[in-house]
Amino acid sequence: MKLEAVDYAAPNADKLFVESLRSTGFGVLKNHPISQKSVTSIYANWQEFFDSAEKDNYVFDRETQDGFFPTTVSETAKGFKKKDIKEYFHYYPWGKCPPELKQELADYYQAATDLATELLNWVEKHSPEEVAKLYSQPLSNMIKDSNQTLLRVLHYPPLTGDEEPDAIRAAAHEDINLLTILPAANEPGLQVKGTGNEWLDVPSDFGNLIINIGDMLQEASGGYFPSTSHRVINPAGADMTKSRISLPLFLHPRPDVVLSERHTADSYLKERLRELGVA
Ligand SMILES: O=C(O)CCC(=O)C(=O)O
Ligand SMILES: [Fe+2]
Repeated sequence: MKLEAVDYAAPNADKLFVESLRSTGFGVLKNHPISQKSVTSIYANWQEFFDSAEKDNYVFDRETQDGFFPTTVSETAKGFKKKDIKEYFHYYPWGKCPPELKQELADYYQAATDLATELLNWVEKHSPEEVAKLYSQPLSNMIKDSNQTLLRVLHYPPLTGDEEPDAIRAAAHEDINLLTILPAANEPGLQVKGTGNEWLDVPSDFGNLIINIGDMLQEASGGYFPSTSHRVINPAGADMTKSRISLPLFLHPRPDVVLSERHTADSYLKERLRELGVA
């Protein structure tokens, strides 16, 4: 399996991108409209936040799921026993956020959601007829005015060497949502499981945008679009002392959106959050 960056400005970008999603669960875009300057600034400002005691004033709300998730409560991937070595902040436009960081995050959230709308239209356009007829409404409409789309600012702290054996930054998992939009992080480590079960590095040149399919799109497409396992491995050697910051936007439909005969977006999400041990 090969994962190659698609030039967003190419005339056949939509086709190449959806082909990549279909065959690998991932698509990588270069030359895309998300401002790298804003991503760099968010990484720097949130590194400061995670390094400060201020984060403890924003501890997450179990009911609404917004706010700061410390390493002590962060997720345990489905099928794993050890918690991931990470802490993160869940930003929703209606949720808590340090006031000095809010505007920048709100602008990014809007820009990434606008691009996501276009990418969902690409997916719809290149869905075979028998798959498209399974969608209860146009894919991009599913996230329209949704207050569930979630921007996660993730911080993987430097490793101390005292980590539990087998614990990694993010154990193999699949995302829950429709699509995830992820600017390349400031450090490597992201891998995707290939069709032969081998782990492949995702091309994470700084400036690339990585998009992957989540379980909700797999569910809505009757399995045509695969939600692929991915993970973040621990750094070795000198890189152990480095933090890693990443910024996934998880596209979540409005709760009432019908995904399949079995599930609405709401019933699906609740089931998955219980499994992750955070709800
Ligand atoms: O940090 C990354 O690069 C990926 C994060 C991720 O897969 C997730 O939070 O679901
Ligand atoms: Fe993920």
